[in-house]
Amino acid sequence: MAFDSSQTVAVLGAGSWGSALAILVSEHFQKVILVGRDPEQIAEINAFHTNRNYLPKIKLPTNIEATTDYNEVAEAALILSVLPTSATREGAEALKKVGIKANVPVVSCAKGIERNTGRRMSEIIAELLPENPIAVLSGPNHAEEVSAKMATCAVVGCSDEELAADLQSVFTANYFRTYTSDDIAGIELGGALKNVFAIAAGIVAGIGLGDNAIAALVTRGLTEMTRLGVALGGRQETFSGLSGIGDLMATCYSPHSRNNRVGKALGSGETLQEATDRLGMVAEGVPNTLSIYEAARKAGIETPLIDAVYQVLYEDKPAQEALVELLTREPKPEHVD
Ligand SMILES: NC(=O)C1=CN([C@@H]2O[C@H](COP(=O)(O)OP(=O)(O)OC[C@H]3O[C@@H](n4cnc5c(N)ncnc54)[C@H](O)[C@@H]3O)[C@@H](O)[C@H]2O)C=CC1
Ligand SMILES: O=C(CO)COP(=O)(O)O
Repeated sequence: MAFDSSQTVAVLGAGSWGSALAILVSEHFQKVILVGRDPEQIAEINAFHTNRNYLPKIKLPTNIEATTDYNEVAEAALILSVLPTSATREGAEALKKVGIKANVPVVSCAKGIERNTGRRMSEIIAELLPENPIAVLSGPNHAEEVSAKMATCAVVGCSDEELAADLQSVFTANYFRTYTSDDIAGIELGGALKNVFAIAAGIVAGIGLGDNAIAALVTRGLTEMTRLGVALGGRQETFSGLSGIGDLMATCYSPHSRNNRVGKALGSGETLQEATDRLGMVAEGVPNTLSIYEAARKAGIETPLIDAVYQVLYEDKPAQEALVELLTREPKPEHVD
C-alpha cells in the first residue's frame, strides 16, 4: 500500500456508514478522525467508543477519534466523504476552507445526485477541490453488516490506476474484498438509482405482494437503471457489477435498508412524513427520487418505475393505483435496442 500506516485518515460523517468505514480503515492507519456535527455523539464516541444511535452493539477501535472540528482534517493523508448527499457540497466547502493539501485524495462514499444540477457527488467535490485526486466507493454494503465484520465486496472507482490500487488496499480486510474500476460515473449512478428502486420494493412488500413481484421489480429496475445510467454517462457493464445489480439486490431484499423500510411504511398506508420521522436516519431515495426524476426528464429517458415512485412520494398517488398503471402500460418486447 502506498499509504503509510503511520498516517491519519479522516472520515466526514459520523453516521452509520461513516462509522462502519472508519472501523474498516482503522486496520491500516494509526489514527482515524471521524468528523460529526453533534457534540454529544462525539463525546460518546471518544469516551465509550460506541455510536449507539447509528451502530448499536458495535465497539469502535480506540484509534478512531471523533471531532466536530474540520481543522483537524488538515493533517489527514486521505479523506472519505460519507455525509448525506444533501450535505456533501457543504462538507467539500469546509475542506476547502481549512485548506487541505492538494495531493490528498478524497473518496466519495455517498449515494445520490444533487438536485437542480444533477451532479454526482464526485463532481461536486472536484468542482470545489479541483487539485485533489477524487475516487468513489460503492457496493452492497449495509453498514450494520460491515461494522459487524460480515463479509461483502465493493468497488473503488478512480481514473488514476495507481491510486485505485492504493485505495483498493485501504478498503481491504479479511471480511471486505474490493475491486477497481475507472467508471466513476457508472459506479455513482448505480448507487444513486438503486435507492429509488429499493423504495419501490418496500412499497410492493408493504401492499402485501409476494416474491414474484419483487423479483420482477428488481429485474425491470436493473433495465431502467442501466438505460438511465448509460444516458447519464455510465458504462453498461458497470450496472451488472457490485455497484449496480449487487447493491440493487442488497437494498431491495434487506431489512437493513432504510429506503426499503420507508417504502414498506408507505405501502402499509403511512404518509411520507410519518415514514421518514420514524426512521430517524437518512433514506437517500426520498430526496433523490426528485433529483433523479429531474435528471431523467432532462435526458429524455423513459423511467416508468422512477416516475411511479415520484408520483407516490410527491403527488400523493395511492401506491395501489401506481402499481396498476405500471402493469397495464402498453405491451412491449422485453428487450428493446
Ligand atoms: N448506511 C449504509 O449502510 C450505507 C450508506 N451509504 C451512504 O452513505 C451516506 C451517509 O449515510 P449514512 O451514514 O447511512 O446516514 P446516517 O443517517 O446513518 O448518518 C448521517 C450522518 O450525517 C450527519 N449529517 C446530516 N446532515 C448533515 C450536515 N448537513 N452536515 C454534517 N453532518 C450531517 C448526521 O448527523 C449523521 O451523523 C448516504 O449517502 C448513504 O446512501 C452508503 C453505503 C452504505
Ligand atoms: O447503500 C446501502 C447498502 O449498500 C444502504 O442502503 P439504505 O440507505 O437503503 O439503508
